[in-house]
Amino acid sequence: ALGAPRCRPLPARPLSAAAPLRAPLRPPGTGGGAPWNGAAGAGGDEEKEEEEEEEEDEAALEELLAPSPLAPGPGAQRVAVVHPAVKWGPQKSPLTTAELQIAEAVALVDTLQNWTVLDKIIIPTKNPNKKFVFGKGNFQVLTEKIKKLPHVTAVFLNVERISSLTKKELEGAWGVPVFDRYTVVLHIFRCNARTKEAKLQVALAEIPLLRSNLKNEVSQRDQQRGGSRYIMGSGETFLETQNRVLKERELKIRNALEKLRRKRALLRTQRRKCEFPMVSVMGYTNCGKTTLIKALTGEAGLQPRDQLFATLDITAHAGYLPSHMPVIYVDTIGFLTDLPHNLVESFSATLEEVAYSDLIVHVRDITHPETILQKATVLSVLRNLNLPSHLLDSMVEVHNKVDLTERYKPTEENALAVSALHGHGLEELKQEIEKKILTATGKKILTVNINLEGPQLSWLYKEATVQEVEVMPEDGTARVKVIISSSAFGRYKNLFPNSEIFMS
Ligand SMILES: Nc1nc2c(ncn2[C@@H]2O[C@H](COP(=O)(O)OP(=O)(O)OP(=O)(O)O)[C@@H](O)[C@H]2O)c(=O)[nH]1
Ligand SMILES: [Mg+2]
Repeated sequence: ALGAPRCRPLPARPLSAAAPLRAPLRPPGTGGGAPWNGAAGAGGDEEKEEEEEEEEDEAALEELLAPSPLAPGPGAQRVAVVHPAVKWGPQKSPLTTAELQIAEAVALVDTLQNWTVLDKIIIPTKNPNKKFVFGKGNFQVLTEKIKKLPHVTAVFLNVERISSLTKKELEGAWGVPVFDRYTVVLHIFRCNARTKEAKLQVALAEIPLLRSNLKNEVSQRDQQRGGSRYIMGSGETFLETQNRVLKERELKIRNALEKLRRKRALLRTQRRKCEFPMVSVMGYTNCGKTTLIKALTGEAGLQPRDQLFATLDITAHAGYLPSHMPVIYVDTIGFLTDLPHNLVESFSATLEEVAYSDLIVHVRDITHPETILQKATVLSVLRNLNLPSHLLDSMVEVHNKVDLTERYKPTEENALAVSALHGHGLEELKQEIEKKILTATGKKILTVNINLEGPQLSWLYKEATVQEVEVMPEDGTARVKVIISSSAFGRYKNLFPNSEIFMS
């Protein structure tokens, strides 16, 4: 018989505390049985108060989440993708080629509904980050090319950020809006943000853009009006007023995010009490994180998509390891090379959850031509998250999509080859996860012989996670399989020195 785990599972919410947790939580092998449907409500007045408070928050949020003035319209965009390629010198990226970089830029555009790529143009430059991205001659060639494109509606210049001044000049020369990587990625985030938290983070990431637009607008006004810069009677310049409005907005967003974060911290504490080990699944965008979690948990509701940044919210999903130990898999936002800093900053809050996990699984798409650069990107972001070092040391590396290559064998030690889509290699992966989880949490799996008349069984139910109870009717004893912490194990041995113990 399978002993029911002692703790109730997570409340039916993802870590972002908004969308539903879609896990069909049921121990494997129990057949029908009632689904574990989350913690019972606390009930009564508290709930009412909470509801009222939530309504108030809702109203404040609505204002912050009004449609953004920065969002490109919902209509079709016909985009010229321009990649300034550094041919030599210290700015040249050692790990990638211009072709692969422009391919990623094209993939970003393709992710957006109604956006199509008209042409991709690689133009040499010495340093794409200087004020005028291109040399004079190249710029002319480029302008002619763009102007010849039929019905082009926008240019995507594949650099991290362009200054608003450069943007204005380029737009003047080309007659269409010019987007940088920041704008395009932000727009993908905007389109994919489902929960309040993700939407707020997008709004926060928009602030620097609004600020630089503002500077531009002000310099334009000054030129037009020849200097009368004060708003009547206030003693405040237009720039000062607008800056203040922006600052207030930023503060409101940060406060709202903080509130959501506190809620999440509460969920985390509840989860800690239940001692469900937590596994964070991380990796480059589109490497198959969501697909892997779907395969590990059997959760049908998860939606992997062939899209960059399909997952923006961190969500939790319950699964079981080979010894029936329940674990929580955490799906996270994917990484991207040169992901603009501000964007990382606004989304890194969701990643703070990772610091509380017991294990990180790093998923890699080993069929991607840039899989090595992608790994470097992921590791460097992880290093910057200030995670506890044991998490980085114990990381499990998964080589995904092996179904697409023939007889794949990882060259890295400790890497596991899987196909999340076809379910290959998942048992080995679960075993590895279990091994590492036991080490990380200091838990052991043991079988103990107990006398059914004694207090051991109820003690174990209270202090450990009982996995299986096999009753021996002939002598009134039972073999009990438990997952137990080292400290609880020590106490058990002191309390019941004569109990027979088998290590698994
Ligand atoms: N052939 C193959 N395709 C896979 C495998 N795993 C995932 N994919 C595909 O890769 C694409 C991306 O999968 P997701 O699971 O959405 O990837 P993700 O890492 O969650 O992506 P983001 O949330 O956008 O960062 C989907 O089209 C999947 O079907 C695999 O093992 N083999
Ligand atoms: Mg995903």
